[in-house]
Amino acid sequence: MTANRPRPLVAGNWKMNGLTKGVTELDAIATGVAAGEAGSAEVLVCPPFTLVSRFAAQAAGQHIKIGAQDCHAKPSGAHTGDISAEMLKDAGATYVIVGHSERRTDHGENDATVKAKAEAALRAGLVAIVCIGETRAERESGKTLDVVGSQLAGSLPAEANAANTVIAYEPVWAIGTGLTPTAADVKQVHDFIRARLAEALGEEGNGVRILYGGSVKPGNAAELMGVDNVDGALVGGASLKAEDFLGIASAYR
Ligand SMILES: O=C(CO)COP(=O)(O)O
Repeated sequence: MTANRPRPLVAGNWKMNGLTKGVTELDAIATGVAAGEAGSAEVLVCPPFTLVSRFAAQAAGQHIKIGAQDCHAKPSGAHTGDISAEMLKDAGATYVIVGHSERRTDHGENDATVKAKAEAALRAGLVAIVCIGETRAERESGKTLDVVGSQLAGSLPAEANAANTVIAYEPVWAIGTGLTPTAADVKQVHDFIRARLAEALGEEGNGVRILYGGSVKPGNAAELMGVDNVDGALVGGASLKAEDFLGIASAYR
């Protein structure tokens, strides 16, 4: 374990899942966190846009935070169907995920787009969770660190610091597949990201949280969260069920 580790963050990305009845699942998560099931970890739920405001109201006064899964780079304007970081802040969000591989693939987002969105998040007073990670082909051809390094350099907001920016390393091939890298592979990439953050941000880079994401489950969370420079998890499928999500967060109990 690294000395002076930042406070861990266990974040749930609900993706395009969740109806208003999801409030009961959120309550169950909040109850578990209040009972100490997440230990020292900060717990965040990122529902779809339609639930951000409702969840934020529901979570007020509880020990969980609410975030969103994307934002537009501009504060307002003629962008039909888009949501700005300022709107998310207004709805009660405190975090926003940017550059998830599903957005990079489904919506053609590149590093410049992601950086602009991360900077919009900071402008609005949100914490940006910037996602990076290699595809299976990139890993198999030995390009993992090159890809992760260039995505990080291209997506990191100019004003990044330990309080306003979180990095999520999500190997694309591990998302929703049940496959995970070995602990040694996770350590190699997280150590590399830490070194690059320290180069870019100096001492501040040591405090930026680096999450691992991709098939995190209650059964593998303790091992993955125990790796050096893994400061929490970004959880997809297993965050939809309070029991599983709390089972992951309990790695920090
Ligand atoms: O994409 C992810 C979180 O952003 C990970 O998804 P899964 O946990 O479902 O693999």
